[in-house]
Amino acid sequence: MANLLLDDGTIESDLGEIVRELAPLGIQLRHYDPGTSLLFPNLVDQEVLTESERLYILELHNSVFEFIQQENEALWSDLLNLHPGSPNLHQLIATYGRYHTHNAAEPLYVLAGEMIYGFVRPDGSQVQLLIQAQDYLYIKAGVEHWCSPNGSLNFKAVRYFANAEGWVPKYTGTQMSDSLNKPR
Ligand SMILES: CSCCC(=O)/C(O)=C/O
Repeated sequence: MANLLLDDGTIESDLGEIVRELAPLGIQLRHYDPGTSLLFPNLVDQEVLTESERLYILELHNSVFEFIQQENEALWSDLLNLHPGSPNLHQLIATYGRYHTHNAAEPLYVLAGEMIYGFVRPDGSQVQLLIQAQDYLYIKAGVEHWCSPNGSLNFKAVRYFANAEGWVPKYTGTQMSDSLNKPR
C-alpha cells in the first residue's frame, strides 16, 4: 500500500486521503488485488526473468487488466524489471530522477518492489509518494514528476503505452525540494 510524505513531514497512509490529495494534481492511485500475486509469490526475490516468464506475467496481467488498457487507449504494454544487477539501472535513475513531463499519460501497475515519485502541488510545495505491489498509478500527460527506486533497487511493473514517445521525459528544470529531507 502507498504512503504519501507531505512537505510538513506528515506521512499519509490512508488510501482515500492519498487519492484526495493527488486528484487535483492529475494523478490517480488505486489498489487492485486480482490474486495474480499468488501465482508469483517469489517475484520480488527473483531478479532475473526469462523471456517466457516475462511474457507469461505480461499476458496474464493484460487479460486481467484489459479495462486499464481500454481506459488508456494503450497500444501495448511492457514489463519493467529493475533490480540491483539491471544493466540500465543507473541510466534509468539518471533519466527519471529529475522533474520531467511526458506527452502521454503514464499508467503502471506494480507487481513487486517499490518506487518513489515526487510531485508539485498547485501551491508549489512538493510531496513524495511511495508505491508498492498491487498499486496502480496513473499520471496524466504533462504532469510534472520525478521517480526513483528506493534503496532495495527492486521494482517490477506493467507499463502501458499510448504512443511510442509516451515515456520519453521532457525536463522542466524544477528543483527537488529539500524541505522533505530536513530534520524536524
Ligand atoms: C526509474 S524507471 C521508472 C520509470 C517510471 O516509472 C516513470 O514514472 C517515469 O516517468
